[in-house]
Amino acid sequence: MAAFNNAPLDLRRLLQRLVTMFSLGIICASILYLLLGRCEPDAGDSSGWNNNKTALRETLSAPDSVDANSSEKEWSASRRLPHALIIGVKKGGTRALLEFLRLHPDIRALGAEPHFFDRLFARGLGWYRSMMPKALTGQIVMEKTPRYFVSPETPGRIHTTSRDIKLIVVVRDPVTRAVSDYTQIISKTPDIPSFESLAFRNRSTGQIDSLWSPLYIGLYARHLQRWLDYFPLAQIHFVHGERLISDPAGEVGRVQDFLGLQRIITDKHFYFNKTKGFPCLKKPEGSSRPTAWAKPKAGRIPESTRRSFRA
Ligand SMILES: Nc1ncnc2c1ncn2[C@@H]1O[C@H](COP(=O)(O)OS(=O)(=O)O)[C@@H](OP(=O)(O)O)[C@H]1O
Repeated sequence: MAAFNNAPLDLRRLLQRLVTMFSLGIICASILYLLLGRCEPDAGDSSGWNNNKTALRETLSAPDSVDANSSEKEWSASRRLPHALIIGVKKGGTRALLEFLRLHPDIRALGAEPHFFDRLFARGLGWYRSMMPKALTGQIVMEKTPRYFVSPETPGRIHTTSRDIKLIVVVRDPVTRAVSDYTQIISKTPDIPSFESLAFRNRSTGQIDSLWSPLYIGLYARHLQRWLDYFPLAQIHFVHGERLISDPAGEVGRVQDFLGLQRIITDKHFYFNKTKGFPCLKKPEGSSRPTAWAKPKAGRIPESTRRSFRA
């Protein structure tokens, strides 16, 4: 009976507590909303916010970053389409050239070969641009894909994208180049036939198989003709592959001239590494980074093979 009499009182207390908790909840939620709401951008500011997020993401994922000590520079750097391309030739010395040029403070070069104009054109210019390292205004953006030189669609595609682009081709004695190419192929697929049996259609008449890739790539004049359908000769610079080894500073000097850059990479940047048999870059002071692309060569094709092919 007493419990029955107390019931309305308990109900009232319960209701009072519920109302108090509910009010407290609303007050807390309002405070939270006010505090967090201040960090949200105005409607008109939202693009800036998104840009900052994008910029941060780009900075973190940048394959190469501009001078990390200068935050001011970092913010003014952007990804742009290349101004110059090393378009070939495979096994001509394109890697060495790119690594030499990367020393120049006015050059920003992509390390990997993007194969955009020959294989991945369907990915679009946005993708291609996103692959490029960030560069400051005035810096030259570059990439190298040696297969461009022999890919029939490439000159037209590059021309449509940028008719002022500067093109660089490293050429090397086509026979030595073919042997080098074959050496690379056989290192990956050791069971392939000998160089001679692939190179010659008819050994006794000396007729060669010019469609065999190591020989086909060396038909420089034929490939060049396609480029000249789109670009004037003055827009194409030829690097002498053999001289790139015997006089790297001279060859790189001419490339710097061609790109309209000050000759900053000079003799003093190179030394001849006898073990590797190639000129290498001197390490910057305090750096332990090796010039690793210049590997000593094993299993080269003997000179007798080269001679028999030339004969
Ligand atoms: N400094 C230096 N260091 C190492 N290699 C040098 C250098 N300069 C030129 N070369 C020659 O470059 C040849 C490889 O050419 P690529 O870099 O164009 O090859 S690739 O197409 O990217 O696979 C490579 O060919 P092979 O020696 O026949 O393998 C070298 O002869």
